[in-house]
Amino acid sequence: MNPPVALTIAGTDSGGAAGTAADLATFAALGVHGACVITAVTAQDTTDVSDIHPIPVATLEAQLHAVFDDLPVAAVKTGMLGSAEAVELVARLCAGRPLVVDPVLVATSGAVLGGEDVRRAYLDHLLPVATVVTPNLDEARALLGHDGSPEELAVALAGVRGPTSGRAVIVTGGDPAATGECTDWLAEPGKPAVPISHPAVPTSNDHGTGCTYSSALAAHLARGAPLREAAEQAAAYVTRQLAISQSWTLGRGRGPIAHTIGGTR
Ligand SMILES: Nc1ncnc2c1ncn2[C@@H]1O[C@H](COP(=O)(O)OP(=O)(O)OP(=O)(O)O)[C@@H](O)[C@H]1O
Ligand SMILES: Cc1ncc(CO)c(N)n1
Repeated sequence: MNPPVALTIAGTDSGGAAGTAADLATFAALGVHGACVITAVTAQDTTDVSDIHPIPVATLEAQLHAVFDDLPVAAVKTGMLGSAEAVELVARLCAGRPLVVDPVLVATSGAVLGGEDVRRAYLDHLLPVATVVTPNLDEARALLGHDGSPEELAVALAGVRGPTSGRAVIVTGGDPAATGECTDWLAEPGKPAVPISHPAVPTSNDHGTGCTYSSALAAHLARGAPLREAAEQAAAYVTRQLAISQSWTLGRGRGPIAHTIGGTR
């Protein structure tokens, strides 16, 4: 039987922690065939992003047509898009598909991966056609332009007006140090927001958690899971992978989340 197909539209990470490295490994681990459209090549390690080479928009469009014209894509996940033009193109070509939007604006290291024009393009073009948007706390604040609790931010973002309705939002993260738990807030239009809590893994090897989470979410949606179940499974997957890489000492900075299955400690 054919596997479900998921597509990642994202940038590369030369250190192999985030971006397409995380996405394709996660798809494979969860039994989903991964197609891969590259938006940018980054020179990146566990400490910093030192260079970004954006892929021309025409090449981005050619990659998207190649995939959509040939493969039965069951879910799409977007990561780093890098420019307002790329965000607009992706919105136009992915509208109407099951679409997980990870609004990547800042890397774990603090490097800016999308400026003000990218933020604006997310709000105007991509969020309105998303099935679910997965900002971390900082991205949710940046998109809305105001602060609030994770629950309030999730509800507010789910209510941002657009040409289509039905967009859900998951604000990821929380404050693991304070509670020993991580809580993601899921807000679906017309429903009260729900917390999805899971044990916090005490680790600084968290480079790539956001990419891994949104890919796991897309993989479970591609496999047919309802959104809430997919969100619970994605959080459980990230927790498991962080527990594997917890004891690693790879790189000088925030080390990679594990992409190995079962883990070679
Ligand atoms: N230390 C941790 N232990 C367990 N789960 C974690 C931990 N840190 C983050 N998570 C979980 O990982 C998932 C991704 O959330 P997170 O907020 O880290 O994304 P992000 O900030 O976008 O990641 P990135 O730093 O890669 O950009 C969420 O389900 C979150 O609860
Ligand atoms: C390529 C890429 N995408 C996303 C992130 C966000 O963590 C990153 N650091 N690098």
